[in-house]
Amino acid sequence: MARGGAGAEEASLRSNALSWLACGLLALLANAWIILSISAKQQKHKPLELLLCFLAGTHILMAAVPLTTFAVVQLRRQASSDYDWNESICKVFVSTYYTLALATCFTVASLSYHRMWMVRWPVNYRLSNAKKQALHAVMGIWMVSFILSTLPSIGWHNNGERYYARGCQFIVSKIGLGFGVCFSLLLLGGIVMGLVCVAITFYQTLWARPRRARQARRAGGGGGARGGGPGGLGTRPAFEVPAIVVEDARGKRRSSLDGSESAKTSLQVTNLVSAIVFLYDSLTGVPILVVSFFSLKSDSAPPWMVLAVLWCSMAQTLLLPSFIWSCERYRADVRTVWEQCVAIMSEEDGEDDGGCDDYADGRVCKVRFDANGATGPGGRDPTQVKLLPGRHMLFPPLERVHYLQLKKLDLAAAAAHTFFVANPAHLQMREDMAKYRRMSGVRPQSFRDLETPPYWAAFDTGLEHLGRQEAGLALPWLEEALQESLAQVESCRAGCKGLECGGQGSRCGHWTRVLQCRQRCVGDVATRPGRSLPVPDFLPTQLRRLHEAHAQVGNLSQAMENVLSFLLFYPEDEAAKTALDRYQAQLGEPRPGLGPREDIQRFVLRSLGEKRQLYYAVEHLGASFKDPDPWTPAAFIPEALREKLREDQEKRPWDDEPPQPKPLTHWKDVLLMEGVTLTQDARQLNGSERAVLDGLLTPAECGVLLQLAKDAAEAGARSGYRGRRSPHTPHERFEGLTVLKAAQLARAGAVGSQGAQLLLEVSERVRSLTQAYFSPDRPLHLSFTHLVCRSAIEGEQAQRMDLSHPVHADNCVLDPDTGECWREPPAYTYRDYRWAALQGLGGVPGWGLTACLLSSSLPSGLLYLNDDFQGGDLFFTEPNALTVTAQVRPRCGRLVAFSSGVENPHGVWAVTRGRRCALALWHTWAPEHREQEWMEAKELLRGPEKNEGEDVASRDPGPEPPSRRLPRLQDKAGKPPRIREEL
Ligand SMILES: O=C(O)CCC(=O)C(=O)O
Ligand SMILES: [Fe+2]
Repeated sequence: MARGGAGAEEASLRSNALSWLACGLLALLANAWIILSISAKQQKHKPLELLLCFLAGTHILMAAVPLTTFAVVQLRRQASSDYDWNESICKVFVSTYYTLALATCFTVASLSYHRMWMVRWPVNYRLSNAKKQALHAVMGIWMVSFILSTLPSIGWHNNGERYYARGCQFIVSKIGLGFGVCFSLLLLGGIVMGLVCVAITFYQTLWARPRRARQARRAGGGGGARGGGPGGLGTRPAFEVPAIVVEDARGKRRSSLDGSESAKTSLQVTNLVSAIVFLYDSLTGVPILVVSFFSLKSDSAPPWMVLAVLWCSMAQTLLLPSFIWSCERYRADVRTVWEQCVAIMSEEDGEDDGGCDDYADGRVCKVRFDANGATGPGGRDPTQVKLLPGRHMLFPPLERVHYLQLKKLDLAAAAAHTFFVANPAHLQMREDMAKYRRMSGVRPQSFRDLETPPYWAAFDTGLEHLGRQEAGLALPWLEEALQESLAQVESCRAGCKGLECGGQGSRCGHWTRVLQCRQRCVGDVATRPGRSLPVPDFLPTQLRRLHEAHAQVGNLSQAMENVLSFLLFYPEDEAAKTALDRYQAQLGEPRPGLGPREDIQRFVLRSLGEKRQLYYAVEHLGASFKDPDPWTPAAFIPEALREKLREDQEKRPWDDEPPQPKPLTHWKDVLLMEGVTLTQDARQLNGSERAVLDGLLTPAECGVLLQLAKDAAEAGARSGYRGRRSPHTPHERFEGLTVLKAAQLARAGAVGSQGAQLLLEVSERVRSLTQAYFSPDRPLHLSFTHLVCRSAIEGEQAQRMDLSHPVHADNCVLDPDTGECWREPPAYTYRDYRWAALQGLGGVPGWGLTACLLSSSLPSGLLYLNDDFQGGDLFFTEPNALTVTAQVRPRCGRLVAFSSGVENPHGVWAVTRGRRCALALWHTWAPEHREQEWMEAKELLRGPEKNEGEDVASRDPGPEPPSRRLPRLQDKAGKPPRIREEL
């Protein structure tokens, strides 16, 4: 704009300056707000959010530097006729303006490119570390834009008269033909690329994907014969891809991406990106391109061009925030944004999110796929959701990520532990916790359960001390646990008052409901967070423990007080009576005033009063009452109800095992009975506490279990639970099935109930055998049962170097460097190290068994179902995790049982072809920790609603308690029900 040229337009240019300043300030604030909103709303910036933030940042710079410079210069020129552009100000203006104009254009293009990529090739997108690529793209964009835009300023180009020689003539034709052409071509390229990508994205979202989904439905629907499929296909995630976590060899998380995107989110984001592209094209890209073209053509730059270009840029910076704001996903309120600001101020940088290939020193990097896979309303198995309450399923992992980002490792570990306790089958969490353990800054105490109410924590700590024979230390904890449990019961009972008077409307009906509610309180308090069944006999158990602890420290009168309290629940308990007699004899004189605890006396009396009323209502008023307590005296129960109640109580899962374990069969008897052969003992396996036993399953039984795994995987595929890549290796697919899940699927008709029942039965078979072999005088309980199939992914096996399952110990965290194995989380049965000792407590006959053997490890069992695959042998190593000491080839019915400590590190060679299925079983000595899911599954399978046509259940009853004989499934050919194949 030559000074003095085109007077009127020049004046209008100046009169616009004030508006530019005002708009510039507004744009600056709006864009800054948007960046904060995005950061506050998104736990973690994904590539798209990163690009949006960069775009807003570019706009801030545009408003703050070139536009403001231009407006200020114009205003100063207005104020003083002596003032004019000078060379350096003009150069700064031109280079920043063009750098930012090009950066905006490229960022918009890359935004649309990323969206297209994500929609068109979602899995590839997740695997490609798109965030890193977005960062690289932004860096490249800035570099190219900056270099191109500063070249004219350093004199690379001289088109006769320099653009800053008279005023500051920044329209491309005045800068130079070469620059003008380059700039216009780049702009054009950016515009075209943006439009093409948006077109492909829309095509994919609105046309191609729905069509593919329709085809898939048609192909898989098959007339709905299998039924039970999840409804609401419309809510299925738009992309079902597994969540992917990338870690380096030391377990440091390098990046993680959530897998799926719901259809709603997907459409929202696509709309936003295309709106941004169109906004940019119509307001900036195309107008500037047109102006540049005409200015080049006519080799002139009248002030209207300047006006047009500057206003276009200003409008763009102003409108982008409003577009982003209109997208619910990124709209945050003032409070959230403020909190984000505070977090940014107070915290250091977030987690390092670079990719693995930053490692020049050859450290390996591992890509892991979340075993839970896709999230989203339609993507999760409904039975799973039912099983795991929302808070367990969702919050701890999210919190964990949040804490990780804030570098609050202690809390992150606690959140992970909380989640793991509630979801012990979650393999990713199991692994994550192993990583946490190795991180500096995470202490063993960090692994605490954030959801455990204090009385559970006190109870657990008390038991832990008891287990270490520290009765004195245990006492305050156990006492606190009991008092707190009683207080919880009280507060629960108080809540029953407010029950609504509905239903029958009569006062009596209402009172019955209040009483029923009060009676349920003990059960509620006795239910651990995340569990659905209460710990049976919670209060009597606590009294027993207290009594044991007092007895150990020689506190006879208090021991007696607690025995007497226990006897209020079970007046006929022989062991308690014996203990009482003994204490009385030891104390000599009968002590006046020595009786049961007052709190327990009050509790029992009140409870009995309520029971009496409730049973009266049941008998005479037709009310219903399911007595939660096994200790209710028979005299309280109307005769007519006794038989039924007895049956009901027999049905209770915890009554499936006899309360006083009978002397257990020696393993040799078990072998004879079951037709099982000991194929290799510890000596033959070059180690200690290892054994290979054959003949646990008939081929027919293996077939049923394999079918179960297959059906479950298929059923899961329909409801979002399908074979994911293994948590241990990206070259295998992994399907895991717990007993409860199998039972739920069987109930839903998705798998045969025969398979689910057999799974229960077989796990029990393994338990009794393992107990007989490793623990003949100490009852062993199942703590976790998992049917796991690993399938080689075709085309990914060549030159494969990794293992199917890395070397590990089941019940402690192996440190190959020192050969030590830490008995700490996240080993599945870690609790047993705390509880192992409890079996030997008390010294009261019948109340405890043998001396505590803290040093011994619980046995694990692996029961194999097939051998028609390549690779996949189990191997044992030295504690160094390197020297292989024994190797076992899986086959149908083969059980490998071994103690789970440092003496038995083991792993699985890569499965390079086919599918390998096995039942993995972990055990516990603590009845409190026996697998509740197992009992729930048994209940479920026993439930009244049997599927039609499933008469197998009646032929093949559910698993029996360990002492009873188990029926074996026959081969079709009617062969004897056992196999005795040699190795
Ligand atoms: O499947 C196998 O052979 C071993 C599995 C195993 O060691 C485990 O799950 O802990
Ligand atoms: Fe294992």
